[in-house]
Amino acid sequence: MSKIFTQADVSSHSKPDSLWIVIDGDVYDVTKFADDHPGGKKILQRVGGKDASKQFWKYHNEGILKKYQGKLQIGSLDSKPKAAAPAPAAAPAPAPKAAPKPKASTASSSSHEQSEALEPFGQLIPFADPSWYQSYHSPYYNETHAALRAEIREWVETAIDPYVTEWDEKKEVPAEIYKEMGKRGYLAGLLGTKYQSNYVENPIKSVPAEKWDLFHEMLVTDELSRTGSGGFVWNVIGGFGIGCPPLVKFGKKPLVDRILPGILNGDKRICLAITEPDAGSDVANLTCEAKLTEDGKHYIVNGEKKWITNGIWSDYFTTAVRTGGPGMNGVSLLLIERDFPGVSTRRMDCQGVWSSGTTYITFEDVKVPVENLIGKENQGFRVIMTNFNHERIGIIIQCLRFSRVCYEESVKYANKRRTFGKKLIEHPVIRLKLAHMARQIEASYNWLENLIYQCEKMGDTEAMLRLGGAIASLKAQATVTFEFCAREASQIFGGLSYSRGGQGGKVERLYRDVRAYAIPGGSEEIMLDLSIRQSLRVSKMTGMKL
Ligand code: HEM
Repeated sequence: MSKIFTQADVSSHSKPDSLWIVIDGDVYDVTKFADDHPGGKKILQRVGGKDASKQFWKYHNEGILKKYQGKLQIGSLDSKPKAAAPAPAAAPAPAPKAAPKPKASTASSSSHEQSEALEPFGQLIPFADPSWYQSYHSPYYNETHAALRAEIREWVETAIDPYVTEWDEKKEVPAEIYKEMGKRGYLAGLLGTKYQSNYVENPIKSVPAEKWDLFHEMLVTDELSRTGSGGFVWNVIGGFGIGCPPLVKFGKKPLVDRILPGILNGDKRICLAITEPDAGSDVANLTCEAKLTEDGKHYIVNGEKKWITNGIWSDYFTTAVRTGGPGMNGVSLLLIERDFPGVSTRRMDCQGVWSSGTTYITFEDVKVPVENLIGKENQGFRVIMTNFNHERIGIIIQCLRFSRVCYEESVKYANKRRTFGKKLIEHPVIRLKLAHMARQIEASYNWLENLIYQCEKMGDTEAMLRLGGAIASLKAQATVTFEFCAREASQIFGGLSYSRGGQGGKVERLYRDVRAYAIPGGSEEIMLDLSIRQSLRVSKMTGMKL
């Protein structure tokens, strides 16, 4: 879009049949668009032939320009200073310096050799991004994290963010986006374990596989969550992030070799099917039954699963079934494939996370080969419990980023909206709201970093025992923080967060997504109770003195 115009050129296009406007030194032809403009055509005609930057920024956020620029921009003004070009929201990735010397073979050890703070990144709004984005010192991140952060942010800002509202309203994300998650090598790093380079065609670009650690994994989820849509995040990693780890960690090699490449390359989808119409947080009491056939070669599965994320699109279901007696010792995990006769799925209508595909599943006499057993028969409960830590950490990362999105949107809006003769940010009551949001976000995020570091250092079983209580507690902390931030942001945006779309659109959507985080993966009440029970039980075994 290199055409250069003078202000006189633009001024001669001020009529409805040829209507140009200027925004930030760029020239837009809105003649045809005016009829479709959601704000009305007259308002555009009033600024025809003129610089409309001030009016534009009053009513829209950055996403609008990104979405429409390609279609409507016809050039720039000759007077547009080069430096005035709109800065990309994400600063370019700092050029990778010499890779830190690995001390040991684990990826994590390299993280702690970062002695200098990393370059600043992003829009530098305090608390809208984690502090290491603003060049705070941190023991957890190095150049590989910075490079990955820049890679994902660029993709999210250009190919995802401008379209998320549309996808949410349609309750579907284009299949190419999940495919792209595979092509970019992201899926192979989202399993709570080392990077699965053996199973992918294109490993991730910005991080050598052997350097991959749980902080890289956190970054992928965190940056995707900047879209401010639980539906989007769950669409691309929701079912996968909880359904695939049990397969990778406990599946038999032939099964893993057969199906994992398709999943990690983004061609096939997998989800986790545990919850039932009558068994949610009370997993030990699930009733979906799997009976071994007399020849010992198959299980016959009968039962129902409810609220299953991604179920309608999934090719594989990592399913909790009852293979033995009552309680936790009769539960197993089976990999059920969509092609097996007797599997049917239907979409459920829910309050939030619209594009995540929440599903009701029925299994009727489904014949599943014993080779599809994940882990050992009747020992599935342990696999499920191990998996819960990973699931809850994912929920925490998303909730804290969504809280930041609520905060960031509020800060930006408060700096442009004027009431009673001053900007919102000049009202102490608004600053107080922002302060209460920020303190909860930062406190929770610092705890999250600590727990991720512990997960990195402990094995799965040790982490399940020693971190289960703290992770449960932080899950409750994160969902309460998210609910608080969504509410406060909504109050700051007023009517704009009551109607869907537009400037308050992210806040309105996130407000509807809150319960999808506070209830699944262990409700707040169960989490808080578990946090104390589990922590006391483990500490008793490890020498607590009361
Ligand atoms: C390239 C030029 C423009 C594009 C692509 C555009 C696009 C849009 C879109 C998509 C919306 C729906 C709400 C949203 O998603 O934010 C909207 C609403 C609106 N636009 Fe524009 N617009 C443009 C220029 C302008 C200008 C120059 C003005 C004012 C002079 C304006 C005034 C408004 C108003 C008042 C609304 C309604 C806001 C509300 O519902 O609160 N627009 N515009």
